[in-house]
Amino acid sequence: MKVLVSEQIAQKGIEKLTQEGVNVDVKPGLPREELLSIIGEYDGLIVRSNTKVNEELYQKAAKLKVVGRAGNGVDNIEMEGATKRGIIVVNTPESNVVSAAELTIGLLFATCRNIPQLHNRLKERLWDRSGLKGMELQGKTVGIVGLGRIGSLVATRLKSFGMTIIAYDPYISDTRFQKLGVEKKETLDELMSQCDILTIHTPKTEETYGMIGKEQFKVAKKGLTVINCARAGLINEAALMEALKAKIVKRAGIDVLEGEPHATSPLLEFDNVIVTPHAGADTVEAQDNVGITVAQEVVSALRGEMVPNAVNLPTLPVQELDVIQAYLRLGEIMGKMYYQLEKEAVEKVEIIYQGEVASLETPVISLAILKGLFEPVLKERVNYVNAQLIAKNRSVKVTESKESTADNYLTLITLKVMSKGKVFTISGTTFAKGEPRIVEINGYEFDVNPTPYMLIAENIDKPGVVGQMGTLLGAGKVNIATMQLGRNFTDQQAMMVLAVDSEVSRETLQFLSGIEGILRVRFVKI
Ligand SMILES: NC(=O)c1ccc[n+]([C@@H]2O[C@H](COP(=O)([O-])OP(=O)(O)OC[C@H]3O[C@@H](n4cnc5c(N)ncnc54)[C@H](O)[C@@H]3O)[C@@H](O)[C@H]2O)c1
Ligand SMILES: O=C(O)CC[C@@H](O)C(=O)O
Repeated sequence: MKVLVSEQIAQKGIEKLTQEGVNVDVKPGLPREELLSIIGEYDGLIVRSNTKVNEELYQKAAKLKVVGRAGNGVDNIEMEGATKRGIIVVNTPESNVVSAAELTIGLLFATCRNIPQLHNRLKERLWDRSGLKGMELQGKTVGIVGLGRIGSLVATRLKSFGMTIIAYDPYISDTRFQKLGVEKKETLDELMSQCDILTIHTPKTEETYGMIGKEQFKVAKKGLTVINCARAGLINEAALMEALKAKIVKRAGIDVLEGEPHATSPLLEFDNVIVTPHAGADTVEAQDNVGITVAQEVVSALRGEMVPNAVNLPTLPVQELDVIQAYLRLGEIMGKMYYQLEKEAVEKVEIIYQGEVASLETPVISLAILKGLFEPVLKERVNYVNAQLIAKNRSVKVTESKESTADNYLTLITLKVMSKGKVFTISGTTFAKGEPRIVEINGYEFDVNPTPYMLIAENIDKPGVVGQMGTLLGAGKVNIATMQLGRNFTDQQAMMVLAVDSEVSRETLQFLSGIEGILRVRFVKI
């Protein structure tokens, strides 16, 4: 596993990668051309907010399997290009939120009390407070746009200063507003017209980019204080400068600049604008958290394990991870068996979740099933990220259904694969400690603990067939570990599932197929 770290992350993160056996190259500040010329060697890339991970880079990154964003916002990473190539994008959304919220409040204090300006005067040996009278926070109204992780941390902290907190976030429930003691505003204009201090905490998306512009400043209270510790461009910089000149905005605290990193923004010309170089997450604590978390996630992704913070995958609650891992393994095994047993192109996949499993995040288990299904036949990389897209591109219809109980089992997954009018079914459950069990294939019932090498044979249910299988496998030097038999008394047929200790040669398979009474025999590798 070879990973390139293209921006500075905490040493603890690098150590974690090395301990996990990763070959790490740390090259912060690498010129773009050099990055593009070497990225082809790497399985993983770890970035912060400066490296643009885009089509240009993907085209040169033939081996890339994971992009780790050491931080929260992923607006520097083109998601579509990653997803279509099966590249997992992971981030560390929780690791630096406290630091970002604290810098927001720091900027708020610094702007409202002119701390940097007063400091600079004294450093110039001037005892002079003139023209720099501050504003108390108590009794003022702060307007928060985006009441997510950071927005709500800012809200709860500012309440202790005796401020009224109002917020605009149409995607947050009324209950959450009530819980936080924040007054909900139905429109942005309503919020703009009521707040003394505006702070924005939305992600940068097509919808939010430029959401605070000329029109919003028109309805703002005169003398507004503006804080942006989220992303450049959420507040249109040109409109902000106009509003500063028109004294609609009295002061601003800005951590993020359009076109960053650079130190040439026209905003730097304003004495009443305090700027920091995207330092929201720059604390020892946040960087240690971020570094260790991203390292762990990148390693997990490279090992093909499920990663809780994968951005281009369904979200997976960390609390469910242990339980769901067992189902992911089961689902992948079930999927993998189809093309090794049947040779028909898949037209439709039906997945039925019954019992306990139905209450979990099943979409991710469905991805594991699809991953397993396509892996044996596709040369291209199949993983959790692109499995659904591959199904879509191959016109495979996927449906999922849930039932709260399962006959005879506490928890059961059934996969039905439809092809040319035929239906293949396989069902599985998990036992104590999450052990996977295959309990049904095409109507034959078993209790099979899936092993790396298995022989699955259908035969006429008559004496002698099983014995001959054993003899021929012995002759082929294949040791049988366990054997299970599923019987269909109506058709006088049976299915044998043998766990074997090694691969079975084509020759031995041909001998087995020739046994009288054997209808079909397949070697399955898990
Ligand atoms: N300055 C820094 O160093 C730093 C550090 C960490 C995070 N960030 C940035 O802070 C921002 C917030 O991060 P977070 O972890 O709180 O994100 P989050 O996803 O937890 O919260 C974002 C909130 O914005 C809301 N939202 C989305 N679109 C909206 C719209 N059109 N109008 C109003 N609300 C909208 C969402 O509903 C959500 O509640 C992100 O832009 C992130 O990149 C900056
Ligand atoms: O310090 C960084 O890398 C950026 C931090 C922050 O903007 C984030 O999105 O996590």
